[in-house]
Amino acid sequence: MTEDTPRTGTHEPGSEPCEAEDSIPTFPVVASGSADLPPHHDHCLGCGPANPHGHQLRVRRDAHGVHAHHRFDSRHVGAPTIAHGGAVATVLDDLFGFLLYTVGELAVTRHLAIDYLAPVLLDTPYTLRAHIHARDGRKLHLRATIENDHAHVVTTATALFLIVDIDHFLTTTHQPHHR
Ligand SMILES: CCCCCCCC(=O)SCCNC(=O)CCNC(=O)[C@H](O)C(C)(C)COP(=O)(O)OP(=O)(O)OC[C@H]1O[C@@H](n2cnc3c(N)ncnc32)[C@H](O)[C@@H]1OP(=O)(O)O
Repeated sequence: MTEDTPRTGTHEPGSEPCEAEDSIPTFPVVASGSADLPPHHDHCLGCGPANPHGHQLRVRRDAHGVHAHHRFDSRHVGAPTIAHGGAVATVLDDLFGFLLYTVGELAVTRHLAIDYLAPVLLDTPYTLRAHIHARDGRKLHLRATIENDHAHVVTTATALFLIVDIDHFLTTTHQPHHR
């Protein structure tokens, strides 16, 4: 079977398996400690160690949530010497995804909002932090910051993640939601 060959199996019609079926991450609750958390999967744009185009984010748990130390580089340039806002959003979205190691359940981004308070410079060390602000049923209200090495916050973000079950990743027939 090639990569392009539809798979057959036990799925219902209209519920075709996706290619990522074998690499859907699991999120056991991990205690605060010094080891890097496992990446979402090897090729994840945010944290996959095998994705040469990705950010290869390395994230740790702490008492409040999760944090990472990160440098954007020339692959992520927007305006000269400044990280592209979309690249910053990618990293923040992925960082939020690591909070699932504090929840122990699958969830996906429903809403992401970012305030770019000051430029995020290339080849410059930053500390990224994220925590769960509140949980309301399957709604996870999340907050994050990026700060420079003078402890100035240059970016803030909020997100709404929604808990989903594994079927979310096994189907390709999602209907768009209108708000
Ligand atoms: C595995 C983890 C890897 C992590 C990688 C980094 C994170 C990612 O990139 S995830 C990928 C990007 N995200 C996606 O692809 C998700 C696409 N969206 C979807 O599939 C669906 O919209 C999904 C599953 C999120 C939600 O669908 P559905 O369950 O129907 O939600 P819906 O009923 O509309 O909303 C649920 C609740 O949230 C509320 N809500 C929805 N949007 C908003 C919003 N923007 N603000 C406030 N509340 C909202 C609704 O009002 C509703 O509230 P209530 O239950 O009280 O009525």
